[in-house]
Amino acid sequence: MTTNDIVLSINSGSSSIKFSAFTGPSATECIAKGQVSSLDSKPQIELYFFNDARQYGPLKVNNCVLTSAIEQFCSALKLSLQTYNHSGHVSVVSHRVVHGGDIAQHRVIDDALLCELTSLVPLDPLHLPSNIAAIKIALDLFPHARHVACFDTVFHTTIPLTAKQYALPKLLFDQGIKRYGFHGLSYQYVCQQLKAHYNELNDRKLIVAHLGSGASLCAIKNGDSQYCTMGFSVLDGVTMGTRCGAIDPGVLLYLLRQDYSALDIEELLYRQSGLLGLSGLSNDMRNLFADDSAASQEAIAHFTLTVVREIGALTAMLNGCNTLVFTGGIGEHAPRIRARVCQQLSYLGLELDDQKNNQHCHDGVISGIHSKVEVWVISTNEEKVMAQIAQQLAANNA
Ligand SMILES: Nc1ncnc2c1ncn2[C@@H]1O[C@H](COP(=O)(O)OP(=O)(O)O)[C@@H](O)[C@H]1O
Ligand SMILES: CC(=O)OP(=O)(O)O
Ligand SMILES: [Mg+2]
Repeated sequence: MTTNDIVLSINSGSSSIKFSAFTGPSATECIAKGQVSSLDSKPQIELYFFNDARQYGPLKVNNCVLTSAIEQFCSALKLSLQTYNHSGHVSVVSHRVVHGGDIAQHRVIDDALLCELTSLVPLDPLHLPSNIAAIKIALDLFPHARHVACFDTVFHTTIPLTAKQYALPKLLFDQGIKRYGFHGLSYQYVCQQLKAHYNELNDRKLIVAHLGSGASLCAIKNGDSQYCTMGFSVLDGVTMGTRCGAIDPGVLLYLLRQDYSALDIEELLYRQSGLLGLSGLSNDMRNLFADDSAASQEAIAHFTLTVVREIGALTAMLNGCNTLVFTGGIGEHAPRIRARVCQQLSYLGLELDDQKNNQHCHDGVISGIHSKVEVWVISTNEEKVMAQIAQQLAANNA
């Protein structure tokens, strides 16, 4: 890979598609960024190239949203490279794949891996179909590039066995029914940022709250995941945009007896629950803030309660917490949620600096100087971690 070659990262999440293009010897120089948000309603596309002004507007959907988004980003990237006489071309494409099952390493994509991913779709019917579709679209667009799969689950391979197991017969564990954990690329990025600040993470009892459309929290010791609130699937843990979070499995058995089919339950738990289900209005926290109805306010309260509950559980597992990080769309942009969560954590000696919390616009500490827990906001950058991983893997497999 020459320094002009480009690594393109594609992150298709549940409510957004994010792109970034990087150059440089370690693929750390970002030359373009794009995001398509509100995928389920009116998709909006935002693009930034080099020093150009931001381009923003409705996504022009020709066939499918995903194809249109990838094509529009790539053709705008090409145009921008020409405008700036940049001679680079996309030589590596890095894909976020949310569920990797037992795959323990990020991998170069070949036909065998694509088959394996297809067999994993029942483990994550929300993300994997679009993750796989994005890979196929990019393979067509960049047939000569190396394509790499970066898994959310790989970061969590360090979770100890006791925390990985469910209290089910062991045979089921052997069949893959276990805690995998997700948002690992985001947790890896946060750890990298903290490491740059603290030099090492040895004495950190770290809890990271990735609060986006999908939301999870992770307990981390010495840079290693100890527990993630998402488990076998992306449904577990806290209340999410459209997902239920932790729920008594008895509810599912009851619904099955009420003639709900497996597909009805899948639709209910992945797409109709969470903030959307509780509010009856929206899965987007911004819309709930703007709505005074009791149902919307109750949805916000439920979200906050479950985050507080999980921080308590993770603190107990780590035997304390001295560093708490908020990240993800809500974690980064909703000071009101951070304040409401932190209010409930005074038992930890945590004190928020209200001014810093409200004014925050860059990565930094938002706790007061006497706080026993250092509270950070870090804007996650899964695409950057993906580019680094892919560039390294592509170089090793050249
Ligand atoms: N300014 C804001 N205030 C409150 N919530 C926000 C704000 N900006 C974004 N969000 C929330 O963040 C969510 C998207 O988070 P993000 O991490 O980008 O999602 P994804 O899971 O698709 O990666 C939105 O659905 C919205 O609820
Ligand atoms: C794991 C997961 O839920 O991812 P996202 O938040 O991007 O949907
Ligand atoms: Mg995301």
